Amino acid sequence: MRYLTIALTKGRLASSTLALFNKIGITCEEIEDKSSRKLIFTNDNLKLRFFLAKGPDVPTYVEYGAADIGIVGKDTILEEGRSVHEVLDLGFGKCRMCVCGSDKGREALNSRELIRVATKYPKIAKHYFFNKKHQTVEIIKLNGSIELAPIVGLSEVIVDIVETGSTLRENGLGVLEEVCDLSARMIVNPVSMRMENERIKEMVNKLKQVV
Ligand SMILES: Nc1ncnc2c1ncn2[C@@H]1O[C@H](COP(=O)(O)OP(=O)(O)OP(=O)(O)O)[C@@H](O)[C@H]1O
Ligand SMILES: O=P(O)(O)OC[C@H]1O[C@H](OP(=O)(O)OP(=O)(O)O)[C@H](O)[C@@H]1O
Repeated sequence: MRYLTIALTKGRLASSTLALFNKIGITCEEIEDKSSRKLIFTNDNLKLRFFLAKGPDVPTYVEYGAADIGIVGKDTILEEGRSVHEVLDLGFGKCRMCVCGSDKGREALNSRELIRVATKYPKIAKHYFFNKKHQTVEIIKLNGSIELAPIVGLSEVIVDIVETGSTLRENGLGVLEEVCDLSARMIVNPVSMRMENERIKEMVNKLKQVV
């Protein structure tokens, strides 16, 4: 039996992902050792390999088959647009993709003038404004602290993740429109899905019982 490789997202989703795998008896203790610089971990009994990667890289590993399975946020799946099968909503990492801004931002958004939209998610923002709303906007790509953009006048509104809403509140901003709901998902390489169907299906069925 060959090893199945699972790509996990570093950061916010990592601990919930490991907790979920633990619930179905898939453990990888070494990966939880934060002081280690090791990148890949194995569970020889279950013939599994795990590695942690930056979110946007997870669908890349899975599309190319370097990982059979990936755990990643829906936002990243939509933004990366890779050829992978999304097989399960894992029910954690819940948040929303929203258009946010101040009252002035709301006016600008509704005025239908050409507004600037700052975001870490240009593809999702383009799809929402151009394809769904048929509104032409200028998209400005940023890499973090997106809420700064309308405060310092870089853009009228932002498209960003909202979880508790406290980042918006503490910066005098609010949700103007909802783009979509998000959560962590399991993705599978299409070839692995066929070649390792039994093992992957068994894992999905076990996970379904605990999510
Ligand atoms: N409040 C939140 N902010 C951002 N992402 C969240 C939040 N809640 C859940 N998520 C989910 O967690 C995933 C990973 O978030 P994380 O913050 O670890 O990465 P990131 O901020 O995109 O990366 P980095 O910190 O390396 O820039 C997101 O893609 C999203 O699906
Ligand atoms: O609604 P909340 O609970 O406040 O969470 C949402 C905030 O968290 C994320 O930022 P993150 O901490 O990942 O920092 P970043 O903007 O630098 O990526 C996201 O981009 C929002 O800014």
